Amino acid sequence: MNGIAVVCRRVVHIYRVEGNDVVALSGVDLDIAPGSTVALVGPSGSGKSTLIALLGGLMRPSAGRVQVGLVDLGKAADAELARMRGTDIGVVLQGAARNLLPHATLAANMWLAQRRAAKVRPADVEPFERILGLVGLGGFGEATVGELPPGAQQRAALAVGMAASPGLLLVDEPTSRLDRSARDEVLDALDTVNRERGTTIVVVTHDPEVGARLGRAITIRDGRVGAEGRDGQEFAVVAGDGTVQLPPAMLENYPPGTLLAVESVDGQVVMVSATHEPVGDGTP
Ligand SMILES: Nc1ncnc2c1ncn2[C@@H]1O[C@H](COP(=O)(O)OP(=O)(O)OP(=O)(O)O)[C@@H](O)[C@H]1O
Repeated sequence: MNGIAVVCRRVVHIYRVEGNDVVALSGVDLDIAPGSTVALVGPSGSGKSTLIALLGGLMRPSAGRVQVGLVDLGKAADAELARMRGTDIGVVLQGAARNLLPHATLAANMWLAQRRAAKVRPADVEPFERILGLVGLGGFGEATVGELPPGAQQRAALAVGMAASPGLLLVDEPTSRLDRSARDEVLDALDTVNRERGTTIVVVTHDPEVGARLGRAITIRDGRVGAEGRDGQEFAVVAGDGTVQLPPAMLENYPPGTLLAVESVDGQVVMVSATHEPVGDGTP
């Protein structure tokens, strides 16, 4: 299946915990072109895993639109969401073991992952050996998952995510706890999948080098898109409501309440800070 586009508009997600609201995402706007590769980076707790769970149809947004291909996941019926998860969208959870049956062979793991797609659209289901070949595990069908080293297990998890030939592959922290050479093999496998199948790939990572390798790295900060790196250059991003986040390092010099004059000069946006008296709370 060809790569699928992803569109997020003003996406909000709130967890309800014992009567309290935890706002995990507070207005995410994002466009991911079909067949592109994107890293979601950012501090712990910023909302990356929440966003990937929404893109995978594992949860519905509290507000806003999450669209994968032509389907608005927030409005889709449960059956449609289940169909998307088994066919159009591949999800690889953090920790290879969570995606695999450890005592079964790779062939058995692939068969399980291909079952639904084999019923819904059999013409799109590739022989599993070819998918294993894509991630560098050709000829390992009869190997038991537990016998493989950690890097190969992670690539096996990618193969399981690709088992139904999805147009969108979502991968949570594929390189954590791997040494450099195993990590490079995982990144090579993602490259090959993207190049040879045209799959859109979104990877959550804490590793800036992974972001650089994927070409586009979107920083999620406090539940919003805080910045975007493209080919090594860092950009601020204008959100759907017109807000722009300053880089965190600048906030020391420009605390909340700082007045900025924003001007457009010869096609460039220029922000000039103004010194001002604190407003005070009205007490003499
Ligand atoms: N199931 C949940 N119930 C309640 N709150 C949650 C739940 N999952 C995440 N959160 C909260 O939502 C916010 C965003 O969490 P999320 O896991 O999406 O961030 P993250 O960027 O993926 O973090 P990490 O890099 O540590 O995995 C955090 O405040 C977190 O505590």
